[in-house]
Amino acid sequence: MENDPDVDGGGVGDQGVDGAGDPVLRADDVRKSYGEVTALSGADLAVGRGEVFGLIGPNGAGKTTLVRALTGTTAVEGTVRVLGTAPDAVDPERVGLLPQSFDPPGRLTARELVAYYAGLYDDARDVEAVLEAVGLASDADAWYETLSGGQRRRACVATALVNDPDVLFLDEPTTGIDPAGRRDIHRVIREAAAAGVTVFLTSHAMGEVERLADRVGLIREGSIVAVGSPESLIAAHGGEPTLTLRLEGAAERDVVESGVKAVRSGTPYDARRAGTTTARGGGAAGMAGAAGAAGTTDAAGAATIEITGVPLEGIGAVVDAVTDAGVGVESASWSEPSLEDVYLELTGEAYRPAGPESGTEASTGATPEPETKAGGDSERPESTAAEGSR
Ligand SMILES: Nc1ncnc2c1ncn2[C@@H]1O[C@H](COP(=O)(O)OP(=O)(O)OP(=O)(O)O)[C@@H](O)[C@H]1O
Repeated sequence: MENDPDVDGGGVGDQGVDGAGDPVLRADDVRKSYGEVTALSGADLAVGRGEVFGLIGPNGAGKTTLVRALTGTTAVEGTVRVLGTAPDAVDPERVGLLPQSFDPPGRLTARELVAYYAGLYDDARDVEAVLEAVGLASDADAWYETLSGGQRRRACVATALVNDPDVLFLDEPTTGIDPAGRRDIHRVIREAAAAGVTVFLTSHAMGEVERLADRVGLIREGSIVAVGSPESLIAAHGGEPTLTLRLEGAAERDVVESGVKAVRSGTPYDARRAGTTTARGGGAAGMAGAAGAAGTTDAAGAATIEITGVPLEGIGAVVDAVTDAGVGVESASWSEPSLEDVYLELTGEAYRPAGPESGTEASTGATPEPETKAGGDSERPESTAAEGSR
């Protein structure tokens, strides 16, 4: 566990304790091996009532195994408590589960599927209301096998909601769903949490977790290595926001140096000079090394400087300092650290959703428009999900 004052060690904090003073979900030193493979190596966590807890981590880190441990669908060593009791002793009416892998019969309509699940409980929600909530009302009479991937996932989410659970486990709920569908599912999750439902979510979509989760746990090699609000994790592990200025005029070494000097002398930011320039921009390779801004020359030959640690409200002062020094600013781009940066820092792996979206959120620091990396809901297409690997 990360020993960071801003990042709690798996505790629930004030908001995480239910009326009885106990967390709704608790795992203490949970271990699970499949033969030689260690899936969980001492996982600890505690999640409170009405909390949305997002679990993230690389493929094979143990996310699904932890969901299985918490839902009593696999035997583990250690202590697991759900609503104060062992997972297999919890009243099923109080738990909703959307497994990562869920394959209902194709010749049931969406309505029949949800109604079937409703019939398993004494006090289920109204089927039409649940279909409406997940955005499936107009497709409710279509056979499951004719639904799109996103519609299918919505139907599956509906089956997990229909018993009006107190605890909702969603293992990759939005995989394969288009942006409109994702928004519907996000709304459903927020409404559930607002009504006091504890939501335990695993997702590869970092933007989704960042926006939805009250707290995030990062699991690596079977242990939770950091827990905290997205903001606290980003503050602790995400690095600093970066401002990139593309300077007007020829990419001469003195332009870059003037810009760097202006930033250093005219602003309070502790920028580091970390870049190099191409020969095309005036051969300023010797600039690297000192603390300050990173001066580079981009492929088009324009001078670009990069300043780290600039908050959004500090952009104007930096631009003013540079222009006051007689250096024109052609464009500015600003990026703030996101959960993806935390993921990179703590797992050593760059977060890269597979498929067409791959790499689209990578920041070169030289884009002409302001940007925030937390804006996208990148997701991993279903075809790459690891569930097929075992
Ligand atoms: N039933 C099983 N039999 C054998 N090994 C398993 C089984 N379930 C999981 N494992 C292994 O345990 C480890 C953790 O798997 P788990 O599915 O929990 O990871 P995950 O974080 O959910 O991965 P992904 O993001 O790919 O879904 C992996 O090495 C996996 O291969």
